[in-house]
Amino acid sequence: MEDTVLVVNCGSSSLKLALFDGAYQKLASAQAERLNQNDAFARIDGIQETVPLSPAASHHEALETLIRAFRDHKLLTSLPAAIGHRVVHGGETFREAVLIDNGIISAIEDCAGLAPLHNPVNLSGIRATLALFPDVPQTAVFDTAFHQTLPKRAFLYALPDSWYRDWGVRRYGFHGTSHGFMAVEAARLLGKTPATTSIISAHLGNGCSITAIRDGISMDTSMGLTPLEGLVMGTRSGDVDPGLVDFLASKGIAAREVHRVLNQESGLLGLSGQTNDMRSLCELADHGHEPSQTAIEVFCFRLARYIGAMMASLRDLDALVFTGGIGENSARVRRDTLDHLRIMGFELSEDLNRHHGEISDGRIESAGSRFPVLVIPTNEELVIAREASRLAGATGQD
Ligand SMILES: Nc1ncnc2c1ncn2[C@@H]1O[C@H](COP(=O)(O)OP(=O)(O)O)[C@@H](O)[C@H]1O
Ligand SMILES: CC(=O)OP(=O)(O)O
Ligand SMILES: [Mg+2]
Repeated sequence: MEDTVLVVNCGSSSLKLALFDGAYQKLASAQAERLNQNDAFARIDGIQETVPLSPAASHHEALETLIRAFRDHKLLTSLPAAIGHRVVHGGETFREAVLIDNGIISAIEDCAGLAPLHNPVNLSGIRATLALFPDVPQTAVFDTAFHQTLPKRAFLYALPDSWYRDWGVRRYGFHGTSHGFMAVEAARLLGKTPATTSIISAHLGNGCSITAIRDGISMDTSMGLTPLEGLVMGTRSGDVDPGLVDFLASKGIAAREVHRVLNQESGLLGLSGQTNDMRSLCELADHGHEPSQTAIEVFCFRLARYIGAMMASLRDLDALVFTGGIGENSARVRRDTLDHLRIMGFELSEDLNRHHGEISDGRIESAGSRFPVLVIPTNEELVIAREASRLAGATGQD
């Protein structure tokens, strides 16, 4: 097992690991969830029993435990040739992936104030693998990098200019690894090249964002200074009136608490009062649970508005692309969203929308639709693996 690449994706309360061979075939993957909570657990895909973690296990502990479990199950039998980390916020410092050294670690620390939920856990993943594999080259791949091409009109807020100049208050955008992958994959599916392909890419997972990509370049995106702005998400509100903070202060709720609720108790979870999981919400709605139905409606309507807004950044549109757990799997969300956009000429084939995996190459629009509509599985881990191995010069295959 030579030239393997290990990919580490530390989320705010989760950790995902993937191991690829030199031809970028996935050899193994694993997840730890509910980290730093009393019911933390981990599992390796394809293996029945869970991997035991101590209660309130940290990212560091989960990573060590999963690497040990990979070794015990003979999934990792030699040192990886390269390690790639997802890092959420690279500020204006990082326009592309970089090999990690001490200087890079302090630059990522400098960006942590902009992403307090994400960068510190990304760094703990980096520190854990540096301790476990001190001689293996490690690469940081930034969610923000793909969006560093945003024009000023898209990245500036209408705020005092000094807030941008002194503190970096601007829109950065996230999920860039996934949106960039969509630009390449959509072009391939359409028989074009990325540099001449313009798409709207809707990444709908636990976090959700949408990006206008003109001729392969990110021109506008829904997330902002932090991954809270824009679409309705699993537990995040997306756009709200900033006047909310002062209004709630008058009710005795501190800004920090508002921030916590907007990030952790809002979105689909807040609206439904039940769950942040779209699949469960659809089942609840099917059984007549009205708040769940409402949550789906607000989610789809906000998404439709943003698809319309993204048109302003494009000269033409080669395809609208759905990806992420919801985008790839929920025919209902795709249908309900595009029902709002008939005026723009989007029209789905009911059959293709429901059965695209079996009967089409990912195209789900009807014959009369003005624009192609695609469903493309995202693969952030694969992109990170390729970048890590390219920068490490490990496989020489990219
Ligand atoms: N068949 C399905 N129908 C509706 N939603 C689904 C389906 N499968 C997965 N999802 C939803 O996808 C979301 C998770 O997306 P995913 O991209 O896996 O998340 P993450 O951002 O954590 O990687 C959850 O809301 C989940 O319910
Ligand atoms: C940036 C972001 O929202 O990431 P995730 O979807 O992993 O929460
Ligand atoms: Mg995801």
